[in-house]
Amino acid sequence: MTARSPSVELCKGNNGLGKIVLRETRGSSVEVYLYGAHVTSWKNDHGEELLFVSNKAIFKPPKAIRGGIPICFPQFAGTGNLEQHGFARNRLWSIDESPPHLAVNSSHRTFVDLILKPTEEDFKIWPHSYEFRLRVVLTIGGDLILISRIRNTSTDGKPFTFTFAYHTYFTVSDISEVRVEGLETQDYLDNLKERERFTEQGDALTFESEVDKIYLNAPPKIAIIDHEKKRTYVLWKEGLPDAVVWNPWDKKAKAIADFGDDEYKHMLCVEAAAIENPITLKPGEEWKGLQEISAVPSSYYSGPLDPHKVLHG
Ligand SMILES: O=P(O)(O)OC[C@H]1O[C@H](O)[C@H](O)[C@@H](O)[C@@H]1O
Repeated sequence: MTARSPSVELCKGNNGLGKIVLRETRGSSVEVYLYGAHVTSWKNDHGEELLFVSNKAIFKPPKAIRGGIPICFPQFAGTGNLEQHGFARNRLWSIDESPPHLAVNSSHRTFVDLILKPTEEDFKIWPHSYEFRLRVVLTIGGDLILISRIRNTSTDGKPFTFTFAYHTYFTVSDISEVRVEGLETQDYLDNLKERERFTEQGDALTFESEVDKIYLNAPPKIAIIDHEKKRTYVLWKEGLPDAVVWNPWDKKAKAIADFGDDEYKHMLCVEAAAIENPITLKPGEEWKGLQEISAVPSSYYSGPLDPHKVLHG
């Protein structure tokens, strides 16, 4: 096997849109579009794709790319005056050549820094001065880390408030074989029931119909276990108290133009988010929100011990 060196390359993606490809020595890779600072691919050492992107995804402004990891900012979903999920996912970001210092681990050597600042047009719909910096890191072990730093740069003394989500589409072999651990007994708002508040039952989540829930103050670690593939995704979050779980199922899937009718079977969105308590930044203040995802063979998952599994395998 030839030894590869880690690399960061700017190239052209679909429809000529700028795309950055990160590659690590053991073979893993990540692709991120400047359009939306949107991660569209995350592959493990064997070249297997771990994120879902729809076959019908449109890589053309102003539509956000369907799949991967759209960034919802400054508004999650339709809860404010802005367009659904805010505008960060359909703006053209730039490469940040001189990002402010960020403490890094030595395994974080392959990364790119992107930046979004408001244009005059943006200012008309959201009149706030900010710098949104996103670092996309591919670790030596193949983990994908997203670190957002959002700063209020206004000079008029005005604070601003936002909600946020890393709208992560994981690829799964069969949604009916998937289990999510870490959200049992948590409170959630059900988007399918006008955001009424409920408490999740005690078992790991499984899927047999449409799901659109915002788990409040969810634990920092959530596991998505794909039994058929014998793969576990582990999501770790910091600065992002909530977690959204979404699968449109068959009826909603048919209503989404850039999503295949049967594709709901092969994806699940689990999203580190800050929704229930919006974040407020005064001028000069900065907020940081991190999501790290890794994919491991299911037998390696070292989550909290489940007594049932210990006893019954
Ligand atoms: O179609 P989009 O605007 O990308 O939104 C897709 C989905 O995102 C989130 O998960 C929301 O909770 C859902 O209500 C929404 O349908």
